[in-house]
Amino acid sequence: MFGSVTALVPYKKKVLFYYGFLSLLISIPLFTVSLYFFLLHDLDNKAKAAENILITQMEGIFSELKTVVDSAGLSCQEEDATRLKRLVFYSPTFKELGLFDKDFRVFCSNYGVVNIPIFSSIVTRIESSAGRKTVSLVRSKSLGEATFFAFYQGENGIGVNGLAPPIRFSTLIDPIILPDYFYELTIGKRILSSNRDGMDSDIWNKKVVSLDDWSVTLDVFLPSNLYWQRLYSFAPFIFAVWLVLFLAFYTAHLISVYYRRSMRHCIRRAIKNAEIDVYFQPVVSLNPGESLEMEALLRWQSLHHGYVSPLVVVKVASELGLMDELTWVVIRKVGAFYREYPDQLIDIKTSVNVDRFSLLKESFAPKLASILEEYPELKGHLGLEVTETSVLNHDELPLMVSRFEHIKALGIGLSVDDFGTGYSGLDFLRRFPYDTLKLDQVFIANLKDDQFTRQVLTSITILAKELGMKLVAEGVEREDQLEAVRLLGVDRVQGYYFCRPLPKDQIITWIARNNSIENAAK
Ligand SMILES: Nc1nc2c(ncn2[C@@H]2O[C@@H]3COP(=O)(O)O[C@H]4[C@@H](O)[C@H](n5cnc6c(=O)[nH]c(N)nc65)O[C@@H]4COP(=O)(O)O[C@H]3[C@H]2O)c(=O)[nH]1
Repeated sequence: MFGSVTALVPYKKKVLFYYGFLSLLISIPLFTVSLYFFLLHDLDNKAKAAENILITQMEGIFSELKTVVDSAGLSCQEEDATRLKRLVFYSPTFKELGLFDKDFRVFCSNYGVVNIPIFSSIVTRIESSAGRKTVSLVRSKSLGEATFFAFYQGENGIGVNGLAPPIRFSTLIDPIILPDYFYELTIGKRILSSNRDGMDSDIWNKKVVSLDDWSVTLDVFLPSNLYWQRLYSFAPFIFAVWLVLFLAFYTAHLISVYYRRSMRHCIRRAIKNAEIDVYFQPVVSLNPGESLEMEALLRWQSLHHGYVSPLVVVKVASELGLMDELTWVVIRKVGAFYREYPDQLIDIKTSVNVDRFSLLKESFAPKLASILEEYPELKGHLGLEVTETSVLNHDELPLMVSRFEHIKALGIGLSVDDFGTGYSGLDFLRRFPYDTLKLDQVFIANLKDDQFTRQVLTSITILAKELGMKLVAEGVEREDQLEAVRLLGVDRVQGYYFCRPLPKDQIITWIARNNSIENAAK
């Protein structure tokens, strides 16, 4: 059902709709449940406050009764009746006071000397109570149906009872409990004070406070209509929370989209998912009879960034520490290319660019060997180009030489790339067993007009020949540059003059055409 609803929402609004709906799913239950628990907590607090005030009230009542009993001269004669009247006049609680003797007969009251037995149930409670006190409810002519009745018996056997109207209690409890909650104050099983009459709401919860010493119970109720009233009054807050959540989700969404589309993240994903493409550029031999070679160059067309230069990909990959992974992706793609076109590529070697720091790693050669196992088609066909960008330190030099030997033992050719632009001097060439030296295209661009460049390239050429290295000129774009490098004694040429880097199917076509031209020339 949800799917059919969202299908109606246009794509771009879908995200807003989802986050709006999600925020709603969180904010409404958050408020409804929290409000319920808040009210329970409030109910608890109010019941506790009412309990404290009831305890204080009851203690006050009994200390007042004790004062009456303890006062001297209780003779239960006429003068006591007068005295009790005076006490009632000043009492904050009682409207009537009476005295009773050891036999629990009330013989003196406001109305004069009477002789009435106290109910046996009340007598039992007084006798069983540690403080010889109890409470009850009676019907009083002057005070009404439910009148509070407290009894206290002093140590000399004389007791006192006091009648108090329920209002004495309700005036204490009402301000605490009302107007939110309902309550019932009961003495024994009878109600002393309550506001439940006429209540038309469901009861959702109840808190019971029992003052066992005096068999007084206070029940406080949480009515459902209070909950709904509060919920409606919170509507603006619910909306505010919904809005805050919605904005938070949407901002997080935008940040995550921004991050997912960020160059670094996209490059990381492209390398991990082998979404990097490989193009091939021919490296043409100037010596008759020598077969073609190629350089594999990575290409990356990003969904969000369009075409991204390989130099940028390499820079970011190296910042992310993913240069090794990038190399393996490219080599595997070259391997897959050889697997796809075994006949067309049978005589052609392809070199792949490798980061110098990858080569220095102990794990590099074994990993390379395992990829050769994976792609046996690459054996005898793969070469590595290493760009010299910084000087090797004392520890790195011998390490690099041993790594080179390990790699060469796998039948892999090694070229020094962009020679002349890095820090490598001529001495560097003597130390490393390179097969090929690739002259950087800046030299080729200046070769014709710059006397100094010509002299430098001539000495490099002589040394390379002495060391048995092949020379490749990069970046040859024009015929005059081709002639100049030919005169220099360069063996191979790479450049737009012959061919730009091409995707695999186009390079296959180029190779076929090149072969047919060469065959026709023979
Ligand atoms: N102006 C001009 N340029 C020419 C001509 N002939 C070839 N080129 C360009 O020169 C660069 C030769 O590659 P490079 O020196 O290894 O320089 C490469 C290499 O250092 C690096 N790179 C490319 N692919 C990889 C790779 O798979 N791994 C690593 N580690 N680096 C790579 O990115 C660099 C740039 O690659 P590309 O943009 O493909 O640039 C390539 C190629 O397209 C020409 O006649 N004129």
